[in-house]
Amino acid sequence: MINVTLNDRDILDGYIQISDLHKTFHTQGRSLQVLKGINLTVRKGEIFGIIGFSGAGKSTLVRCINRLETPDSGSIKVGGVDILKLSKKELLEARKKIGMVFQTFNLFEAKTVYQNIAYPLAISRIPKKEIKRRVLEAAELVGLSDKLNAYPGGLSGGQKQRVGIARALVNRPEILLCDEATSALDPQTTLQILDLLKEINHSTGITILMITHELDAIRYTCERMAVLEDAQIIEVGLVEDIFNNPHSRTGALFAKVYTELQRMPELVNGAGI
Ligand SMILES: Nc1ncnc2c1ncn2[C@@H]1O[C@H](COP(=O)(O)OP(=O)(O)OP(=O)(O)O)[C@@H](O)[C@H]1O
Repeated sequence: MINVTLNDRDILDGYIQISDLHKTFHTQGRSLQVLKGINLTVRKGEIFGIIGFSGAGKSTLVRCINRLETPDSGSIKVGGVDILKLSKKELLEARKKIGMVFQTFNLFEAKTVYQNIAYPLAISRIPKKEIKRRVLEAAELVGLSDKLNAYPGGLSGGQKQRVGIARALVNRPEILLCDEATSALDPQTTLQILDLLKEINHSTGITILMITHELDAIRYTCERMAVLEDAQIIEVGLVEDIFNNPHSRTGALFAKVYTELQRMPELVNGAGI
C-alpha cells in the first residue's frame, strides 16, 4: 500500500485543480465569453477526457492550463502551485512539465524527426549529449527509433502524431494535454495512438488530459470525463455513468450519436445495403 500524507493525498486527488476560471475574447468590438466559471479536478496519473461540441471552449480551456491563453480570472493549480501567479521565468520552467499534442501535429517540415523531437530541448540550451539521450528515449517510447532521419513529409498521419507525442514527452513532463490528438486520423490509426497514450500513461504515470469531440476515443481511453457545453462544465463523472445515464443535453447527444454509429453495420446489413 502506498503511504501518503494528507497533503500528498490532496495533491494526488486534485493534481490539476481549476477554480472559477473565466475567459472572454474581445474581437472587432464584440465580446465572446468562452469560459464561464470552470471548476474541474483531475487526479494525478489519470487519463481524463473533456468532451464538447465545436466552439464549446475546449481548446481555450487546455490552452489556459499551459498559459498559451491567459484567463481573465480564477485559478489553475498544478500539484498545488497556482500557475497563473508564476513569474515569466517560473512559467518557462513550469511549462516544461506540461507537454501538448495537437490535432494538426504542428511539426517542422524542414526538420528531421530527430530535430523535431529535440526542438524543445535545443531551445533550452541543454548539452547535445543529453539531448541525444532524451530524444532516443522519447523516440523509443513512441516506436519511432527507426525513423529519426526521416522528414515529416515522408511519414503517415499516425507516425507524424507519434513524433508530436515524442516531442511533447522529451522534457519528461508530468502532464500531457491532448487537443483533438486523434481527430485527423483514420479509425485504425486512432486506436493505435490511443493505445500508445494508454501505454505511456501506464509506464510513466503521466497525467493525461484529452479533449475531443469523439466519445468513442474517451470511452476507449478514460475512466472519468467532463462535458463542456456553452463555456461551462455541466457534467463530470465516470465515463460509463455519463454514457449510460447522461444528465446534460450534450452528454445525451454524444451518447445517442455513439450508439447510432455502433449500430450502423447492423442497420446497413439489415437494409441489405
Ligand atoms: N483567439 C481568439 N480570439 C477570438 N475568439 C476566439 C479565439 N480563440 C477561440 N475563439 C472563439 O472561442 C470559442 C471557443 O473556441 P475553442 O477553440 O476553445 O472551442 P472548441 O470547443 O475547442 O472548438 P473546436 O472543437 O471547434 O476546436 C469559439 O467561438 C472560437 O471562435
